[in-house]
Amino acid sequence: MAKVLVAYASLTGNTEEIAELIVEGIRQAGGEAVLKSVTDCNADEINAYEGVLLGAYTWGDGELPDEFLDFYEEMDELDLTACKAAAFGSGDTGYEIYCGAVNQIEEKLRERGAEIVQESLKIEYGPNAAEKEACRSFGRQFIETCAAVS
Ligand SMILES: Cc1cc2nc3c(=O)[nH]c(=O)nc-3n(C[C@H](O)[C@H](O)[C@H](O)COP(=O)(O)O)c2cc1C
Repeated sequence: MAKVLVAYASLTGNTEEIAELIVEGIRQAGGEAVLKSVTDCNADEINAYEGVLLGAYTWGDGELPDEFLDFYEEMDELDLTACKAAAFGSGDTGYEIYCGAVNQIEEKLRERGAEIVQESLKIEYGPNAAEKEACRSFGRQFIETCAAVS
């Protein structure tokens, strides 16, 4: 059974809700998920998992939130070549760089050698009913991919 870390940064709860729904999807597909705020974990914990899903809301002008920065810098020490990964997050299309933090996280995962197995999940504000199902599906799909290749 694939064991996945889902770590996120959320200020007003939207990204947290997305993360919780992704975890539901992982469990529906028979996977094991550990859900953590990035402020409660160190990036080297990723090495204990077969897969990692990292999420954040976007701040400033398309930037990572401050509370993600320590984790992001810690990732520079990691070799993630054995790790499957994808990124997710919440944003607002009214800003010039929609979900820029999600793009930065995906790029960092790629740079550290992780295999990006699915397109990132970007949700405007909190998920509506259809988007809730898309979040669960994102989790299910990730587990199915991990199972197919391991
Ligand atoms: C000061 C400020 C700057 C923001 N900048 C961006 C941005 O550049 N791009 C974007 O997509 N969303 C931006 N947002 C929107 C948030 O990412 C969005 O409200 C998100 O749903 C918050 O997620 P959370 O509930 O997980 O904290 C910004 C919000 C604030 C308050």
